[in-house]
Amino acid sequence: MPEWLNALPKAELHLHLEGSLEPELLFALAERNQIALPWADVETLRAAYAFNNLQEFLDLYYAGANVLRTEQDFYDLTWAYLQRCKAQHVIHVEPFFDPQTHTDRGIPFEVVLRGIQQALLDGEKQLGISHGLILSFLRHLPEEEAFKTLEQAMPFRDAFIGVGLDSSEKGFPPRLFERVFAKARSEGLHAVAHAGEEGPPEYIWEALDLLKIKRIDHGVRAIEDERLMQRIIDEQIPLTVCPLSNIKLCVFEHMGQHNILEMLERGVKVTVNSDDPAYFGGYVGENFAALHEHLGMTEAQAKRLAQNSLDARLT
Ligand SMILES: Nc1ncnc2[nH]cnc12
Ligand SMILES: [Zn+2]
Repeated sequence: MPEWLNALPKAELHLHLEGSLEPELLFALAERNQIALPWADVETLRAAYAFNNLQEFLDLYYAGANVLRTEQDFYDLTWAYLQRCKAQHVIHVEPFFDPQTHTDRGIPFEVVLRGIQQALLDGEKQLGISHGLILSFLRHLPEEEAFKTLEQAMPFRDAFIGVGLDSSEKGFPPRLFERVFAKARSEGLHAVAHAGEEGPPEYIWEALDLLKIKRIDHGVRAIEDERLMQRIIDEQIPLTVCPLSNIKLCVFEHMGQHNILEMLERGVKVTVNSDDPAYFGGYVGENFAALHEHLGMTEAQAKRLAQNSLDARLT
């Protein structure tokens, strides 16, 4: 990666902590927790990171998360991610965590939250990285489950800044979560949601109008709807775009086809993020580097993208 790219101060606004679980740490945690794994070694696991769509990835991502059991595991996961941030001049992070992935396996909400929170606080003190944690609901589960998760979370209200919506997109439109988002907003929480990754522009409209989100996670399919494009430009609604993720999950065939720079030049407030870096081949820096290499991103464009990420912070 060119040093000028690495040195740009940036924020990461779309990162699933569970998606930063590198195979080496996954194997180490499996051993520590005495969990038998279906993969023989790190290389075999890495070789399984070939996906045709979002669902194929999610199946492996949820299987991998099974090694996370104790507060220390969640601390180690988060701390490893923050070290990567430090090395790439990421100065602010707003990561997602998926409580239901863990509480459904019998891990108490508090165990998950405490481990993550302590690492984020240490990251602030020791690495100078500021943060705002986002609790994300799994959209393949019913809204009732999201309500239960929000209820479990409220005793820890000060530990997070907002709610998100992730997991399988097609067939699970934002409108299914209108009431739980209204409840979260009434508690003073910010709202963001994955929309327009695999799903149609209609899902982005719903996320904006029904969930009243502040930022669109992915949103690359907005380009199919001119009226929607005008709205996100006029209102300067940020998009947290994840280029390497979009290639790994076949949203675009190759990086040369990615629309992030076209959106940037049209005035959309796009940002660069890594989504699930352990699975998609790189952190924020590698995502910037891929845009430079395959799309000819200039230094001026990189600076605007980095500035967008700082401007689009929720905190
Ligand atoms: N890219 C993605 N889309 C939806 N849900 C996710 N969970 C983790 N990564 C995701
Ligand atoms: Zn995501």
